[in-house]
Formats: sequence, structure tokens, C-alpha cells
Amino acid sequence: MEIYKEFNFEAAHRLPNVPAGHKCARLHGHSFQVTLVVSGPVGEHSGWVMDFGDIKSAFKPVWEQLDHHYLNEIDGLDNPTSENIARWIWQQLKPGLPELCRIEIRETCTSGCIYTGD
Ligand SMILES: Nc1nc2c(c(=O)[nH]1)N=C([C@H](O)[C@H](O)COP(=O)(O)OP(=O)(O)OP(=O)(O)O)CN2
Ligand SMILES: [Zn+2]
Repeated sequence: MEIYKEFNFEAAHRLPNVPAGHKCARLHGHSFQVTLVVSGPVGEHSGWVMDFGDIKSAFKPVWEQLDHHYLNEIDGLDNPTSENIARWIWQQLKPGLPELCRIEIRETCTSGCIYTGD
């Protein structure tokens, strides 16, 4: 079964590799939304795949690096597209949360990406 936990972080970024004149080359900010999906069997006694609180605890040190930061300054995020943010979060989180199976990033109400670690 899959379970998920949703998070928000506020951050600024600019995209350095967009074509000349692209609006996203300018410094701007988003209220990013992150959904972390974890997969596993439902425990016979616990009745859950994992405590939602354990997902929150695992993400906390990663979230602290992102929230109210200028993403381009973070090591590994010099081109902070949604896709690269998802991959970066995956790299930070997967070793300590092996049950992680999907990350969804929403940059705006209409834009985002889904990453499954491929
Ligand atoms: N594949 C990607 N495309 C774009 C990314 C990205 O991370 N991956 N990022 C941006 C910008 O950061 C931009 O802030 C968000 O893009 P966009 O959806 O164009 O934002 P709008 O709110 O202006 O969208 P509208 O629906 O057109 O109002 C750009 N592209
Ligand atoms: Zn943006």
C-alpha cells in the first residue's frame, strides 16, 4: 500500500539556463508543495505502513535546508527546476527512508513534477 505526507516550503529561485528573456531567469519565489509517497505492507498489529510522523521526522532536516532559502545557493541546486529539486530531495531522503517511492513537487497551482527515482 502507498501512503503520503504533504509539506510546504517557501523559497526563492531563478533558473540560470533558460533562454534569454525568459521570465524565470529573474529572481522570484514560490510556495512549493511537496508530497512524499512511501510504499510497504500494512503491519498486522500497527495497521499502518509507517507512522506519518516518521515521514515528517525524516524530511525535517531536508525541509530546513529548503524553507526560506535561496535555492540556487544550495549545494547541488544551482539550477533549481522542479525536476532537479525532486531529484535533490530524493538523494537526501532515500538513504534514510528506503520505503520512499515517489516525490511530487508543485511549484505553482498548475505546474509540477512527479519523480519515482529513475
Ligand atoms: N519543466 C519545467 N518548466 C518550468 C519550470 C520547471 O521547474 N520545470 N519552472 C518554471 C518557473 O520556475 C515558473 O516560476 C513556473 O512556471 P509556470 O508554470 O510557467 O508559471 P506561471 O504561474 O506563470 O504559469 P501560468 O499557468 O502560465 O500562469 C518555468 N518552467
Ligand atoms: Zn519558479
